[in-house]
Amino acid sequence: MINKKLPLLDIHRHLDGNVRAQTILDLGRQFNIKLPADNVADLIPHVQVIDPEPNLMAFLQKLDWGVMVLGDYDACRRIAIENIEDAQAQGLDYVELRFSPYYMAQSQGLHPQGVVEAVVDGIKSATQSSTVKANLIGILSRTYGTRVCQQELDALLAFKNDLVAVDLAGDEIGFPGELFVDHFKQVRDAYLSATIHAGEALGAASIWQAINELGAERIGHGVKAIEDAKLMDYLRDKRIGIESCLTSNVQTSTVASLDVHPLKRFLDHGILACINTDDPAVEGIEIEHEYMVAGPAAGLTQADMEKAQANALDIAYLSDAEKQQLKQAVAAR
Ligand SMILES: O=c1[nH]cnc2c1ncn2[C@@H]1O[C@H](CO)[C@@H](O)[C@H]1O
Ligand SMILES: [Zn+2]
Repeated sequence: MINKKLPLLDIHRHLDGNVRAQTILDLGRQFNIKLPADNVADLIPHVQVIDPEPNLMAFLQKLDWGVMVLGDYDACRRIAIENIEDAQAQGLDYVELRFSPYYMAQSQGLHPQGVVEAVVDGIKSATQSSTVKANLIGILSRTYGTRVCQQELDALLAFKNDLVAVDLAGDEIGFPGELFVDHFKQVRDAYLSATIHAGEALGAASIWQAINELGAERIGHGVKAIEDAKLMDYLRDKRIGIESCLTSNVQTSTVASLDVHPLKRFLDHGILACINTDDPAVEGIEIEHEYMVAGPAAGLTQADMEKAQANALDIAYLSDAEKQQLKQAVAAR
């Protein structure tokens, strides 16, 4: 269960993996984009994972309709705003929303920098009338290769003051972290943090690479860390957080089932691991489901889940003062 006395955070949540089915229909109509269905019920199987997919790349295809309908910058702004509305409806106190401007731009020929501007603007205006606090993480979609990722990085760095970190997501096997060393040097030179999707489709070596060569001080998924005892100690000792996403890991077939998910063992080992959604609309889940259903199914006790909730605040990209404020706001409610 969620402990309402502690701040509720989701710090691994893809804004562009969380487009409402109704919004996909609306935007499809607005921009005359032919969709595979004309009502929500029939669209769901195309935009949501129903049964586990055979692998990560099959899972990621389910995100495609959500960006295919982004016909102009206002559409990007709209999905950013709706992400804040959804977070508020879920009782989240703080979210780190991540997005890939090239992925959002490519299908309708938008400019990645315009997409960043629209998302930043949408988040700023939506948080003004909301109790949810939000920060943005820029994503380099590795699936498009190093050159596109450089363009994507340029677009993100033009708005670096509106971001807290940069992430590397997409096809971990086809485009391993070794290809992106120069990109993440630029990220560090811009004084931005790095969180990297690693150890999801590849093994523990990919997590070491993310830490040692890309400067990751948080890891997305990191499931395969469990295979390397030295890495487990290193993550704990260096306080490198793991952003776990339970349901996502089943739906991508990264783990066979929740009862073998390593999150419980991460927590027992003293690693700063936490519970997050990943792509809520695509997965057909929300943060509450992860605490109420997925957590217990992964063997987490109530104390484990409270630890995970506290860990999220610990590793969030917030200053100590901001963390304190968040705690006080929750205590006062
Ligand atoms: O679970 C995941 N693992 C790896 N990459 C992901 C996952 N979910 C989404 N994306 C990737 O993130 C970008 C959009 O934000 C896209 O590149 C999408 O493929
Ligand atoms: Zn992710």
